[in-house]
Amino acid sequence: MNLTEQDWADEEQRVQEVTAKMCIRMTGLEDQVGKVQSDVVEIRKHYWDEVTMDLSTTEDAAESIASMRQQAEVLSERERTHRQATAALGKLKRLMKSPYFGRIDFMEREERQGEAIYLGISAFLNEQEDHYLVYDWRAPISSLYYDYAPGEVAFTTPNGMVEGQMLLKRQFVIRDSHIQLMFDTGVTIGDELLKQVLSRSSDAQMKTIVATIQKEQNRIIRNDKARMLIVQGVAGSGKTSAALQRVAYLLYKHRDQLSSDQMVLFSPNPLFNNYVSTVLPELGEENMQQTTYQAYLEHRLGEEFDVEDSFTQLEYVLAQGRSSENGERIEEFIPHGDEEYAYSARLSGIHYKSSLEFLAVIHAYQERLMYADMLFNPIKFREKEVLSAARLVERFYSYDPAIRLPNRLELMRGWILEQLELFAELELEEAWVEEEIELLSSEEYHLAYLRLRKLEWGQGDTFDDFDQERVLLARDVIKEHLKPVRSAVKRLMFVDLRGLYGQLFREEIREEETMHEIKVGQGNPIENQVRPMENQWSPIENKPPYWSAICERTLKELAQARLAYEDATPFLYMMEAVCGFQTNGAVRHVIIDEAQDYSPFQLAYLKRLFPRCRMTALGDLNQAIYSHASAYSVIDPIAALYGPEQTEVIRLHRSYRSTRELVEFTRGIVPGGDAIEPFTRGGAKPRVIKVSDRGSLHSLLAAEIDRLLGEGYASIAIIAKTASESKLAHQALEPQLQVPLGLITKHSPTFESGVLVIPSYLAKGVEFDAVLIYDGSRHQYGHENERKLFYTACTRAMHELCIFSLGELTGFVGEHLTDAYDWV
Ligand SMILES: Nc1ncnc2c1ncn2[C@@H]1O[C@H](COP(=O)(O)OP(=O)(O)OP(=O)(O)O)[C@@H](O)[C@H]1O
Repeated sequence: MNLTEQDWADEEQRVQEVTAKMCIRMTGLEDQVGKVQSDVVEIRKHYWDEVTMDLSTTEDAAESIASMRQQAEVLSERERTHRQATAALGKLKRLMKSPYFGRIDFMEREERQGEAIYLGISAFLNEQEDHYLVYDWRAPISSLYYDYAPGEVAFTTPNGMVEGQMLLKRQFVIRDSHIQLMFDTGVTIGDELLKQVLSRSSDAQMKTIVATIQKEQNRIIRNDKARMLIVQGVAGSGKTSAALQRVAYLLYKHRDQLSSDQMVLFSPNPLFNNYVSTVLPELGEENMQQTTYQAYLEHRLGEEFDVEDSFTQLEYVLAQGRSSENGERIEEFIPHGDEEYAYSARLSGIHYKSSLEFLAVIHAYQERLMYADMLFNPIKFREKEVLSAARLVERFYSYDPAIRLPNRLELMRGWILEQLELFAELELEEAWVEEEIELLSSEEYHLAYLRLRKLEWGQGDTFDDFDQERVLLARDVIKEHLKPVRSAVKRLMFVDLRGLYGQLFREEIREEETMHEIKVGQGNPIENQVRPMENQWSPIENKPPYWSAICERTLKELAQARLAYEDATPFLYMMEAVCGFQTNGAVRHVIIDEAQDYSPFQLAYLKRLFPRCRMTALGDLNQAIYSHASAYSVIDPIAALYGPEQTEVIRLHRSYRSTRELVEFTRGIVPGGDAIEPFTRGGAKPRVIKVSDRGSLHSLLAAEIDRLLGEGYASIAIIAKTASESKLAHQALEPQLQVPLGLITKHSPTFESGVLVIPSYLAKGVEFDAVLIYDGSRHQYGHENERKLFYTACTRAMHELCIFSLGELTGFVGEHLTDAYDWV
């Protein structure tokens, strides 16, 4: 459809008019904000002047309280108005930059005239507030823009379906109150505009996509039914983008019931958290809570353990035996002897401990502990054993076996605290107490005196009597010293969790111990029966390969207060199964990005942690880089969480990030890649540069970086496989470049545009104008388990990809791809 000059003139005039109205509204809002702010300051300043305080009589006191309350209400009303006006002003300022991006002319069935609906990032009403000059992109009618081409259309409102005709669909790019681009579009949301948007340079922060949301993405954004929404989308298909706009949509749609702090995003790494953190504020919404699974593990277990992170685990799996400590290459990976055995055992352990089979073992173990095998730490005080572990076990199994483990521990806690009271009385005469009393400084003495006065006041005891005073002081001293013990008991630290987890890995699970007699019932000895346990119980029936080595390693790590990444979630789960599950009922929506990287065990844990929430899981099987990745489909373990009735799967096949040439190349790296559709944005073919030594590698890399900078690319990433290889590349390249070279590590909280070196797994989820694969040789990417890592690295490129290969090129770039890249 051709736009006439008149169309341009009309639209330009409308932009001017709307912007002028926005300016007037903004001035009004600025005045209001200023005025309310000074009100608030004034009220705070004279707060007490306005309150009449008189406590002489009960009535006066009540009146004073009422007066205080009234004053507080006035203040909080003004503060609320200030907050609202500031937020409205912020939204308007953002809107003014680009008042709208789309127009649809909609004529409702039975009507004779269409109405022009203009869409922007938030709504804007006329002066009388009876007509929308701009509709919010999330309003029900706005969905027409994303779902239909001109013709018969329908949309859903809270009152039902509305049908009609779309007469026109128009797109705009407006900057500084002027239309820069304008198209009338047909079937899809103007490929032209999308092409323009995608051709931009990448940024250190993700962008909103509201102006160009695609139909299939809109299904994700507006899906409101599924308890579990799974998005299985290829690299660059807009999973993360759609999920973030979805958050904005849900916050808008359920604004009366849902707030941003009730939504949590689990990101693959802290860098990614930062990368996406600007999207929601750009849309005028507050950010949801953002975390990583690792941060959660640290929060729960970090005090007691050195918890290995997923990247360290991955580095072990990737780098084992293939490069030396300093990242230098060892020519051939020849696994040998013990090392190879330990490596295979670790892999077997990772698989097993990530599986639902192991989860079932922990459930069985939980049942088992109801009757036997519970372990406790003895309660000790100053080298004395107050309660032995055996005594605790005895007590634990003296409760009714029907009582659940956490409830029994509650009872135990009370009982132990009582025992500590008794113990404290026995300590009164101990010499150390006497010494402590003598050592009390006059200040401490005085404090103790005050404490005791307060405590014993009214109970007849006084400080007058010397003996009495000594007893009271002794009690006080003991109480103070027992504080840490009591606090540990309150936190259930008497449960030997390490021992309990370790017990799962003790092969010779103590036949003689499992034969111990269990008393059922308590109190009346006649009721006490003796029930022998079956004596062959073993926690793990189907032992995975390398079981002995797995056990040995696990126990060794536990003894050193270390938890391997694969052990962290099972340990946490077991801990909660014993001590009580922690749940977070406040969170209503959880978004899991890179869901393929979560083990079935971890997903089950998350479901348990957030019992009331809905979930959105975003994943791409081709980017499953961890060794625990399910061999079948990313969907299987996730779909199993809530079952088919509550689960909906949406697949995205089209990749928007990279040019057509890059997608045609990268899709050939993974099996089934044919299904990946490129978007119609053209560019250069990927280039492969083979080098024979590291010196040439670095000088050619430096030359390539210079070329790319010369082309105007703002973000260039050299993607190395591991952290050590990144370090090596950084050291060698930095002196050769004219520009600063960043090095990203797992501790980097953010990254800036520019040139940087980054390990492959940290590049997950982010993108760069140009990607240079540091060494894409067969040596580095040779094992089948490295294919997806290589694919993930290559798919980070938006406009250019160049693979350097130190020696023979990786076999993942097969012969079928010969035409898809240029040899240099
Ligand atoms: N509808 C759209 N309009 C404009 N840009 C889009 C659209 N969809 C996706 N993009 C762009 O494509 C790129 C990839 O999007 P995103 O990171 O959300 O994809 P992803 O599926 O999460 O990728 P990956 O799994 O590879 O990390 C981003 O630059 C994003 O802005």
